Amino acid sequence: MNEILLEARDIEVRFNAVRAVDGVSLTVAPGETLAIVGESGCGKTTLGRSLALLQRPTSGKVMFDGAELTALSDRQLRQARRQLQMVFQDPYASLDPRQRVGEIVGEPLLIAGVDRATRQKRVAELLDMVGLGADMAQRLPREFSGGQRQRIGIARALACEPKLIICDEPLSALDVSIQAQIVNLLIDLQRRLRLTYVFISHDLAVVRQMASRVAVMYLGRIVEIAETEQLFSAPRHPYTVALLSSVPTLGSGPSPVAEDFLLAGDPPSPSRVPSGCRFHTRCWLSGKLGHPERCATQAPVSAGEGGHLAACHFSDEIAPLLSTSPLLKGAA
Ligand SMILES: Nc1ncnc2c1ncn2[C@@H]1O[C@H](COP(=O)(O)OP(=O)(O)OP(=O)(O)O)[C@@H](O)[C@H]1O
Repeated sequence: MNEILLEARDIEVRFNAVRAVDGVSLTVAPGETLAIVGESGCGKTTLGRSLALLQRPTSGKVMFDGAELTALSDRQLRQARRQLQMVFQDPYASLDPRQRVGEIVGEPLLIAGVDRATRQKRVAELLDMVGLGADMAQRLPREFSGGQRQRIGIARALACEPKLIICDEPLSALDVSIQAQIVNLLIDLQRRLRLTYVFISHDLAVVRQMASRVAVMYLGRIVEIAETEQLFSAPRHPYTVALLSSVPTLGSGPSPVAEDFLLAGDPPSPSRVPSGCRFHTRCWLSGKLGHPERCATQAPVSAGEGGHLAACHFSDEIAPLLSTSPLLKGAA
């Protein structure tokens, strides 16, 4: 069996009637990048925060590096979290405007009780590591561009030599040209420091470049999970097919749109999850098959082989349909 660094078992996060995360189980192996993708509101951020226990799950367990995080007190958690950091979407909002960069980056070390001289040395090292230079330590966040601020956030996350970083849409507030630099930095740091990432994103081109595996979320659940190339070349859930068909493919301009597979309308509210398969109200495949009753009445279980799992009663019907579609020729 593969080694496991992080494991979530049947995580649920409810906000009153809203089931933001509704029974998610997953594992993350050391050194890999697991991407989590899905439309806005499907629960990616809430799942990411609950994996780091910044949001306590309503039920379920999170295991990290041999410890059950969900069983720890807040104080024990602070200790455990040194090894499990988050990088957030918005570098503007996540940095204190009054703190100097050196203080921001060194704060986790201060909390860990590291003395001033060692801290200063380490901050210089960290700033260098993210391509900012040690002389930036005295400056304020407002003196930096968006990309540079994200580098500061990454340096802070690296301060206590974490094993795992949960990156929550770390690129979406940045210009496209800057995004590529941050992607390259993250890939480079992963190699040098043997980091493991959970990478939350809605940008499938970036996900394809960065991730070892991809989990696709819909209305609080993982509906498909697979190694990256498997997911892109042979998706087994109609929702994944719809997501792939709605974006430009990597490096080849706009993809030939397979209109048959496009998503209709917005996702239903997570406080009113449809019966049966929660995707059936928007499912192109169910439509093609004449809306089988099973889709509306029976919740599919996640099934498959070789680590490629999909929660669809009719996932075997997908490959033949896609073999004649321009979507997958474009994406391959
Ligand atoms: N603190 C909260 N209180 C109430 N509802 C919440 C809270 N946080 C999230 N939600 C709800 O939970 C659902 C999932 O939200 P979440 O932000 O996790 O989705 P997401 O996939 O990360 O979306 P986005 O891509 O827009 O960030 C949404 O319906 C959201 O409104």
